[in-house]
Amino acid sequence: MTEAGETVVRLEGLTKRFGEGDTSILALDDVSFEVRRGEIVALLGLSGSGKSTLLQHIDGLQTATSGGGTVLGTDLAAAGPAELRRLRRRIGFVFQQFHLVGRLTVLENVCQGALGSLRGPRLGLFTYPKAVRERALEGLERVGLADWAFQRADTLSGGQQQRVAVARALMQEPGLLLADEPVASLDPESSGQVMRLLKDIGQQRGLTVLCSLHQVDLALSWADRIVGLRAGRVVLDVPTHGLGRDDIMRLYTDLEEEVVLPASDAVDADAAGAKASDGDEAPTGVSLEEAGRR
Ligand SMILES: Nc1ncnc2c1ncn2[C@@H]1O[C@H](COP(=O)(O)OP(=O)(O)OP(=O)(O)O)[C@@H](O)[C@H]1O
Repeated sequence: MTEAGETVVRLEGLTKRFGEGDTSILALDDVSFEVRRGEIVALLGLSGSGKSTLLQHIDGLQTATSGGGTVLGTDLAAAGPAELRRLRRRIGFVFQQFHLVGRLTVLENVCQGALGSLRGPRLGLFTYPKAVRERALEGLERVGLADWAFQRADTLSGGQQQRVAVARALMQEPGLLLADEPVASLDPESSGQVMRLLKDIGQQRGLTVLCSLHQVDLALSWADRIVGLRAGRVVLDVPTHGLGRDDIMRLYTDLEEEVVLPASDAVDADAAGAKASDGDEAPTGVSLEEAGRR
């Protein structure tokens, strides 16, 4: 059982180089940061800055070139394939393209989220234990789609399919929820619904959520904290409280220097999610301008 304030992700000098020699790509360059239980973190950066690669490492899907860290207490560098599989069962992952099985019912898609904890394959909804089906239905109620349980998944809109994918991820009872551009292909209204859902569920369950996004305004209104990547390096790590759009836009334009505030001090994990949305107080610690000049 995790304790409030406990470190869920601790990355230390995580470096990933794809390929070798002149044509190799440094996708992650000495990435170090921590995420504590209950934090809602948005990962921002230009296309190709390393967001997906970083999420894949945290999920134990990629092997680092050097450095590493711990996720839910598992040492990424030391863990063997079986331990990494066990880790992945404790991490929910929501993708841009939903990855539902279109010809199956919505409910069966959600039940599939429990496959990691069941022995053997399942063919058909009624081959899942009743307790699993009931939990899946509760999950669908939670995301507002219980009425759609017996529809084919491919008859739902994109926003609805992503909410099903969230319900499926929750079937794992994850200790950490990762999302890679979960609203990139959705209209603004559906995007807002999905992000609100991720945040509400995170707050209700004290779940840690780390989500890559391209929408700066959404990240500002949604996250407790923003981690910004540029060419594989963390160049921004700030609580969102009091930040403006222009502060973040520097990540995409002129921000070369590292701007790292001690997020562990700035975000009280016990109060994660209790961020005031109406205050205009500047973030504690070093201002972006000061830090950028260092
Ligand atoms: N399997 C791979 N083999 C080779 N290069 C890769 C591989 N995966 C990612 N890269 C490279 O690593 C860099 C980081 O890619 P990544 O997909 O992590 O960026 P991103 O920030 O998620 O981009 P986007 O916002 O477009 O999804 C890019 O230069 C990409 O081309």
